[in-house]
Amino acid sequence: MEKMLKTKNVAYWYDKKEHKLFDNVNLEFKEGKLYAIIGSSGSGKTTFLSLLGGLDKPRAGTIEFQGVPLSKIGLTNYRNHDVSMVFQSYNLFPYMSALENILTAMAITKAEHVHDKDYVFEVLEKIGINKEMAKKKVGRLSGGQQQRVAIARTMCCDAKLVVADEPTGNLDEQNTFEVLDLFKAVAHEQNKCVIIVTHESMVAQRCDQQIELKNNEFLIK
Ligand SMILES: Nc1ncnc2c1ncn2[C@@H]1O[C@H](COP(=O)(O)OP(=O)(O)OP(=O)(O)O)[C@@H](O)[C@H]1O
Repeated sequence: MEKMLKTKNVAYWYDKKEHKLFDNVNLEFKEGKLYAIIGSSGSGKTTFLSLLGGLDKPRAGTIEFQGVPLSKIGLTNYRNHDVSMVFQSYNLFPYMSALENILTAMAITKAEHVHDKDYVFEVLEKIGINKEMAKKKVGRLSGGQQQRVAIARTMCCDAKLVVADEPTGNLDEQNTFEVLDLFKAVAHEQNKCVIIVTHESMVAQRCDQQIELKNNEFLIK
């Protein structure tokens, strides 16, 4: 398995340097693997994920994607091409259909299959969204269906890294397991690196590796 993402001596704090959320973080994330980041509320999981996703920069240290520092890739470039994000609140355009949401993301990120509607229908069909549903405004789909569309969006885009913040936080147990299976498929079948933040132990236990943020340190479990 190839290294995808590496943090080197990463530290972060919001207001005061004395109030570090984490310090000296040295972690490696590989392709083809599904990771869970766990930890108590307020420990800094979302903040750490936002650094991995290129939404913010570490206060100290560096993050490398495929051996290249994010500062060299450029955060906008990184966000547009290398990383794909999934959120608890789905972050889809509610007045667009699933198909339009995905085609738009593919156009922005210049995905290989850009404009290929049949390809998108095929991916959606595989994850339980038929053609008829794919043409409806996503705001009219259920939470579980919307999260499937958000995952299909990452499947149709070419980014090799997927980061997801509490992606099952709004779902019931059955949908949680189904969505988790989809993330597994993204990691194992598409050979992507998938990193999920979760506070649900039943989600974390089903990932390939758990990493706990505790007392400002990351522990590999
Ligand atoms: N923009 C901000 N400015 C200042 N402090 C912030 C900001 N965002 C988050 N924090 C603080 O940083 C700490 C970590 O927040 P973060 O959201 O990363 O934790 P978390 O582990 O994801 O929590 P939860 O599980 O409750 O979502 C919290 O104490 C939070 O109040």
